[in-house]
Amino acid sequence: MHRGLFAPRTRRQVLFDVSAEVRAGECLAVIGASGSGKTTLTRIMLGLDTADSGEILYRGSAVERGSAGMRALRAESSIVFQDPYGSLDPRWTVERSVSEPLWLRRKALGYAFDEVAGKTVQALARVGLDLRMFLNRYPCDLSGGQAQRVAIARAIVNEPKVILADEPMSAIDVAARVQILETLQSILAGEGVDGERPALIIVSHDLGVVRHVADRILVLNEGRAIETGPTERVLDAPESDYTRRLIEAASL
Ligand SMILES: Nc1ncnc2c1ncn2[C@@H]1O[C@H](COP(=O)(O)OP(=O)(O)OP(=O)(O)O)[C@@H](O)[C@H]1O
Repeated sequence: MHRGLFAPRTRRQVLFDVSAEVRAGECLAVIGASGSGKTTLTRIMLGLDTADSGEILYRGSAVERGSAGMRALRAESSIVFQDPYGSLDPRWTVERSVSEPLWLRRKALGYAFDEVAGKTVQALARVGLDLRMFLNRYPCDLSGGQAQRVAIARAIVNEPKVILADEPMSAIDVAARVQILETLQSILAGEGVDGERPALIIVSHDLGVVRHVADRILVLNEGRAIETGPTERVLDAPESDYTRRLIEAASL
């Protein structure tokens, strides 16, 4: 997806010539110690931050300010954040939170009112939430796991082609993590726009989660790509000492 990226936001370089790509229907996990540049890299990949140099390509088009590639990526991508309560407006019901991305694009996409309602219900069903119980609840009436599933429903309601999940489970209790994991797996398996499965980029410290959901892993250390490869190869036979230490630390 992009090549030779350098850091945004500060004068201190935080990424050094990192290349990464993710394909439709695939899950790429970005792992590395705290501060290694995972969030910075993935935000650049989604066009949310700008790199000082390098190139981002989305479906072959350059993602630059004001470009068609940037517009397409913005319209066709979404994010799931670590803190579900922080990403849901506490004054809004579940129905309003999940349907809002549809209302924002209703005219552009030509949705009728009942289509918005139908897609909202569909998104909630895809994350396994019982509509009758949840449509009219507020975030404060939800458990952490339920709130994260609502946030995921909101992220998938427009059938994005690229989803970034940045530590989607670290604020969720262990019991509810399985549900979130299953939700992410079903999103990857399900068909999105034009029958094409979405690409998922996940940032996670939890290598158990990574093993279950990711097809490939990119390991970052101090802004450098240490290694990249299929999930099982990287986790079971890491090439670098850094990755080996990361795996050992995760299993403590
Ligand atoms: N807004 C900012 N201003 C200054 N420095 C920043 C900013 N955001 C990130 N950094 C720095 O960039 C580096 C990479 O940060 P980043 O958040 O991408 O790492 P990370 O691997 O996602 O870390 P974590 O796992 O702790 O979330 C860090 O050294 C961080 O201090």
